[in-house]
Amino acid sequence: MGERARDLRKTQGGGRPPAQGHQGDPLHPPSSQQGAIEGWGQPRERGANTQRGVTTHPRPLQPVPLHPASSLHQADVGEGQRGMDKPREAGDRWREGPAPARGHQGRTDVVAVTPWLAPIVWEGTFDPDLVDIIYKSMNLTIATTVFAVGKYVRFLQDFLETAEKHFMVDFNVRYYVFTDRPDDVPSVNLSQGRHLSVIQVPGSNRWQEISARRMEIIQTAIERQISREADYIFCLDVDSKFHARWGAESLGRLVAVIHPWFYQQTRDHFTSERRPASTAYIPMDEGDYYYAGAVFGGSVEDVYTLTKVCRNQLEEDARNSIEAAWQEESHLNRYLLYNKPSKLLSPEYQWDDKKTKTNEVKVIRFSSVIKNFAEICPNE
Ligand SMILES: CC(=O)N[C@H]1[C@@H](OP(=O)(O)OP(=O)(O)OC[C@H]2O[C@@H](n3ccc(=O)[nH]c3=O)[C@H](O)[C@@H]2O)O[C@H](CO)[C@H](O)[C@@H]1O
Ligand SMILES: [Mn+2]
Repeated sequence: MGERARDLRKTQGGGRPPAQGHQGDPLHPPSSQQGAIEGWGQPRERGANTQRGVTTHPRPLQPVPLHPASSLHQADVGEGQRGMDKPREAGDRWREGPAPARGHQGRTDVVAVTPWLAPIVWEGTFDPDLVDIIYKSMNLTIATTVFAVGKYVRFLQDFLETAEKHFMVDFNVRYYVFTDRPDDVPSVNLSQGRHLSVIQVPGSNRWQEISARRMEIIQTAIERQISREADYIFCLDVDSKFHARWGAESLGRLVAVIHPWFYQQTRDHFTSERRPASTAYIPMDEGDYYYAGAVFGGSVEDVYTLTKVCRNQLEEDARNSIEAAWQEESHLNRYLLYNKPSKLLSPEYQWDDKKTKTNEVKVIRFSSVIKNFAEICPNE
């Protein structure tokens, strides 16, 4: 089991910023990567455009006039154009732009945007109150899938109890718990607007198989149920706890989290699949960030395509008797290289309790707990 532990990943690198100059073209992925959604229904009101390979946000954000200064600016433009002899105060204010909301300062010690201009969410880069005002008016439902197969049911209680305290508080949340032991799912008090479904899945005596089948099972659940019940989805590891706010700042079309052991590393240290025989193959000189397999999400539609493509590639590898270095995490990284995430979450959203907190991590929101593999693994 030691080989499986993330200790392999603990080599600290030189801290170079994330890889740039990436070769892949997100707008023209290889055809094998394209995944139009066949037979996608319109069960919820969504103006989705499902042209081949093109997806849009299920419910586009409505502009909300939040900053009182925005109306002032419009008036100022008119004033400035009409009378040059008027006091310049209004025009000057227009030139300076709006004051940051509620004294929001941003961050200068971390990179908060990718080379393709997707935000990277760190504490201090967003105003939680403002984010809540925007998203709460949209009456969204967030799906959360979590697998608790075999002895992993023991993690459910803490996962669910801490999620009730910190995950998408005041939003509609639907948990989908996939387990082979439905009778062992703990009953946890859920707040109003939150709901839990238990979906039975087969057990397995190989953890690799449990891990690899997650993509297929999520894909099927989206088709059967989740597409009608939610707007956004997060797929999370169960051996984890929430510790602080995980809110609507995390929502986006396609969302991934930067792995806590790799955010300071150069791409040659990434544990991507390096054998060309695997469909998860990423050459040594490619890769933007190394994403954790324990968290991915986005609009239900985009995550559907992700799970479908990864599932097909996992199955193709299985037919060719090759298992990627980190199973579905390797396939996720390959997918996200060619289908750039629209938002990245910093390692605040997937810390590891084995890792000492670093200065730039101001708040740990969600972390993997330390596990005793001998106790919980089916085959080790
Ligand atoms: C932080 C991180 O990036 N974690 C990744 C790493 O996880 P870990 O080493 O954290 O793997 P893990 O043991 O947590 O397994 C992943 C998940 O599969 C489920 N499970 C697993 C075994 C089992 O017997 N029963 C069961 O339900 C459970 O939801 C668990 O959280 O490597 C895995 C296999 O490649 C996945 O890529 C994980 O996402
Ligand atoms: Mn895990």
